[in-house]
Amino acid sequence: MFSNPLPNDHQLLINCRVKREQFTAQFNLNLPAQGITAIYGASGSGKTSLLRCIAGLEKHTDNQVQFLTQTWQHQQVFMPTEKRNLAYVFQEASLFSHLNVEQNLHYAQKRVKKQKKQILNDKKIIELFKIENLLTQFPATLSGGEKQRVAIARALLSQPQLLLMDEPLASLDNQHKNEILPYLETLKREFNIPIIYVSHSADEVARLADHLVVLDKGQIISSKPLKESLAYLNHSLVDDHAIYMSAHVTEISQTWQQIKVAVSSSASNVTSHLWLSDNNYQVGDEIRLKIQAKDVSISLTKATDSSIQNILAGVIKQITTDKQNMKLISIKVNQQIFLAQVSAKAVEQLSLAIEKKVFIQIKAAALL
Ligand SMILES: Nc1ncnc2c1ncn2[C@@H]1O[C@H](COP(=O)(O)OP(=O)(O)OP(=O)(O)O)[C@@H](O)[C@H]1O
Repeated sequence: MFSNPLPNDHQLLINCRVKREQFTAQFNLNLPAQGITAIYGASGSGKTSLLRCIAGLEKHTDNQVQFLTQTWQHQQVFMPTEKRNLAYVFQEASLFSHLNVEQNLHYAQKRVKKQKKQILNDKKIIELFKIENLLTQFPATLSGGEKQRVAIARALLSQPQLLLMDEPLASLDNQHKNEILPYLETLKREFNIPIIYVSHSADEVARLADHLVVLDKGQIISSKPLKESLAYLNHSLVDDHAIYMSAHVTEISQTWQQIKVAVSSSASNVTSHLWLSDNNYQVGDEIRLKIQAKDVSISLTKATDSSIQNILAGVIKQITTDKQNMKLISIKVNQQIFLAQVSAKAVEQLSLAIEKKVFIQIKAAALL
């Protein structure tokens, strides 16, 4: 049974078991039915299986799924996928190759029953995804990014009450990824539609998500608001060692076109401050930051003649070796962990060791 059997207006309740020959998963989740919920985990951890549960493609008899006040699956009740009023966007934009963009979009609109309330404005969708100029083109003539924009617009035109996205950027190169990301942000901002977003990209998750579900080998490791669980992204699934953190803008320097941000750490009242180059923010804005280990260096004294502005005092908590034989040093600064990548030679020359007091110099921080 659900831990909370009462229907709630803001929930997607999932109690689902998946059993395959080589894989078993148990998902017990109570997710917000608003904003973007990211499902994050390594390949094979069960992300797609979880989406399949929500979509009604896993039919284990004990499974239960409830969206807002509607029971989609429980005991004798089984609402088929097409009745669940959800749209699915896959890694590869699955457009009909024999139809042009307009006909592809029209196909989604036709499928919406006449009596169904039109929640999302068709014209606005086409406008926001900038596809007016693509309407007469056939999928084969579109770039990967354009195809995916059309696929997302088509999903929205079916007037879903829930959008499932399975690695929608994974098949795109970095340039096209960066082209699509702002559209996903627009989607989040302009349409009040809950999105379940599968990804194994820490950058994408840190940039887009409001809530984060972390999976490992078919088990839920964590399900919390992103702000409280950003540290899960630090154990990056690729070799891009970085720390993700949330912060808010406390000061703006018009002269230097910089912002001063306070790094939040729920475990401490003491905050660390960083100066960053950007002038598109206002005091009080919440931001998310990524600091790559290769952009952090270590010194034993505080440099006063350095061009680097962000120098913080901390204590070494861990030293490990990465795949390139570089040393990864975890440094605690006011409860916030920073990561520095330095050579083994530097570790020896500076006698770096656990509990040693050091200064970190942050050369660059990316605003996500
Ligand atoms: N149709 C299937 N038949 C048998 N096993 C399957 C099937 N589909 C998936 N699996 C297995 O179930 C496990 C979970 O797969 P799933 O696709 O949910 O993982 P994932 O986290 O989405 O992975 P990826 O990031 O690689 O897409 C994997 O071990 C996979 O090999």
